[in-house]
Amino acid sequence: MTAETRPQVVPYAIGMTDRFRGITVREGVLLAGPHGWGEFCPFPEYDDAIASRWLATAVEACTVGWPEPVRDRIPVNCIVPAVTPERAAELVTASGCSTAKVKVADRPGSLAEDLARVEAVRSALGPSGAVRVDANMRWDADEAVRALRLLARAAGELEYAEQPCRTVEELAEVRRRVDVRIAADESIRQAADPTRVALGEAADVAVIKCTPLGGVRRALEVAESTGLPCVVSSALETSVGLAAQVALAASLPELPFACGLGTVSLFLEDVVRPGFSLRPEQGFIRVPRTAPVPDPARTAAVEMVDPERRAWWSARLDRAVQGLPQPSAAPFGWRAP
Ligand SMILES: O=C(O)CCC(=O)C1=CC=C[C@@H](O)[C@@H]1C(=O)O
Ligand SMILES: [Mg+2]
Repeated sequence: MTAETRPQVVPYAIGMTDRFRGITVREGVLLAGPHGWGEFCPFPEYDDAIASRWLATAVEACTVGWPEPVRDRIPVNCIVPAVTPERAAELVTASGCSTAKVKVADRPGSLAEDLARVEAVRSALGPSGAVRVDANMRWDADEAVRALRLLARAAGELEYAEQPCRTVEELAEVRRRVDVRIAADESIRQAADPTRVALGEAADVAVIKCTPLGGVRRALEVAESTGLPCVVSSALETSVGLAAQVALAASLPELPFACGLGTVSLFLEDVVRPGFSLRPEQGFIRVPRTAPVPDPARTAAVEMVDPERRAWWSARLDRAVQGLPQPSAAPFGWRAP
């Protein structure tokens, strides 16, 4: 296959080690442009306007790349999905990380399981590690206050609680009532204008994800606007898409906490050769000197085969292109075979 005929758009479907965010297979599309490769992987339930912002991040990667890094490695947390205590301990021990982020409130009535998972994570990490939890907006303020007091006791101490409730007002109430730092995630990335969220009373930490915000440069603006210490966190990309998040973490002026970028470990396969994979090693991801490029042997192994899913992603990509500020400037074209 010559460079001219090589596919520049590769839809993929990759199995995951553990169910995360309700999914066991991650789908997305790798896209090539004049500067390199990007990744378009909005979750299936997201609408076209949101998908266009995810596409803008891929277009930035494909066309201009990212700002210069100011550090060469990024500390990361181990991610612990809503799994059994035994599996949680296994994930923490295998990761080599000294910070763990534990998913909680995965379903109504799960607090007893959440407490057991957090206790197992603390035992596996040892007393000097940091434990943070992420409830993905599932509690109301009273539930959050009760759960966080219990979770803090189970963990010994919580580094912070990510998005315990849906609204900024609820975050502020919980922050007043518990002695645990609050981190805002969905409150930032799902806001109509993420640079104008009044987080002053509501959060101590800002979770910033460039993939849903429309690129590294946009995410740097959002980070600055929060006036808070920032944690860069993944949107569950392969190493190609995660490289944008790593570039963001590498270019932030300050990085006081471990970042949530350890998610390639949740993938059964990656699209780049092992030496180029952005899997963390001993709690760090090295900042690559050049953006990762998909390896044809690996993309062949994970390329989406289901014709219906291919057609679905093709149509979705077409619609997302229409939502770009300059649709005609999209650096690729895709027709589903
Ligand atoms: O932050 C991490 O360690 C892992 C990333 C992570 O938790 C998420 C990735 C993708 C989708 C989100 O629902 C979720 C999050 O809420 O932060
Ligand atoms: Mg979160």
